[in-house]
Amino acid sequence: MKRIALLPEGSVSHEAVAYLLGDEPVELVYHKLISDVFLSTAQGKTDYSVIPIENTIEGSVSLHMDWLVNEVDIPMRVEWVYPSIQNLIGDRQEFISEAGEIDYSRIEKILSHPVATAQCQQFIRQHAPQAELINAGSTTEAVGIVKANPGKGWAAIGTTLGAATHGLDVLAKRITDHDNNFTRFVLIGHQELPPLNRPVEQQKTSVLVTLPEDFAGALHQVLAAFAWRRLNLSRIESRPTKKKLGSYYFYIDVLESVDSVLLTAAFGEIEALGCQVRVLGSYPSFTYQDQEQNSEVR
Ligand SMILES: O=C(O)C(=O)C[C@]1(C(=O)O)C=C[C@@H](O)C=C1
Repeated sequence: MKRIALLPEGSVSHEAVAYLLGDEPVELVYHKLISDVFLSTAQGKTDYSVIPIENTIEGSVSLHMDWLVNEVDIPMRVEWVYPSIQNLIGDRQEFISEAGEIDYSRIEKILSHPVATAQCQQFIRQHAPQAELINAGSTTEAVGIVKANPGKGWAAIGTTLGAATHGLDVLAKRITDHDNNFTRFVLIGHQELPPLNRPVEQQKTSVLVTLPEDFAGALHQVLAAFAWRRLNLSRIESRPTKKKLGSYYFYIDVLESVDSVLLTAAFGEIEALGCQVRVLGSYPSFTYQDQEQNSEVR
């Protein structure tokens, strides 16, 4: 049975992988921190790791992208999108007013994963601007900490699964800044992923391009290699190489399989320009299908 490393039970990562794999027989191995999720597969303790890499509201999850690029060398095997539905979680009895409503002014601290907190800024500003915001390793870890500290006016931002896992109440439902909030996840692993029981919608290749030096039109030339071959890009992002101030690499997603002759030729052309090309993975990509919503984890 394949072993899959991920953030703790009740995290968005947990909901997301349950949605992707459905009834596939796998063993989920929970880790407190995303660094341990990466290291678990890097050290061969698990076959795959679940990594959130991008969010609608917060954009790229930079810490995780940096781990993918700098700390480990593990190919991306599948990508999928899953809604991040965040809720305010706590012990209802602590915050209930005499009128029977939740009194948000009693909240002293709100704990969560920083990416989740960033998705709920409007709610926090409107209802609990007094609350001190505290970072946790995952949304569900935040819920666990709140559970372990009763009577202190602490609340967490997390999933309904996280609330159920730790036996706390949902104080306010769906508190993200807008409902259309999705997170893009990848499974990374050294072995190919067996085909999933769903039609492949799109094949993608993720690549890192490092420019040799800062010369005029360098990025234009890189992009031209894709453009005149009509290779469609779905994402381009620059990140610091961490070696020299002002030195960046480009992270590029191409909507094509790495086996395509066009892509091979584009990479050859880019390398001929003196750039380095590193393929991070070539994998199927799945969008979120509402009707398949897994009711058990929502
Ligand atoms: O903390 C969790 O529940 C996670 O799965 C992590 C994570 C992230 O790192 O981006 C995943 C998706 C959410 O949008 C917020 C947090």
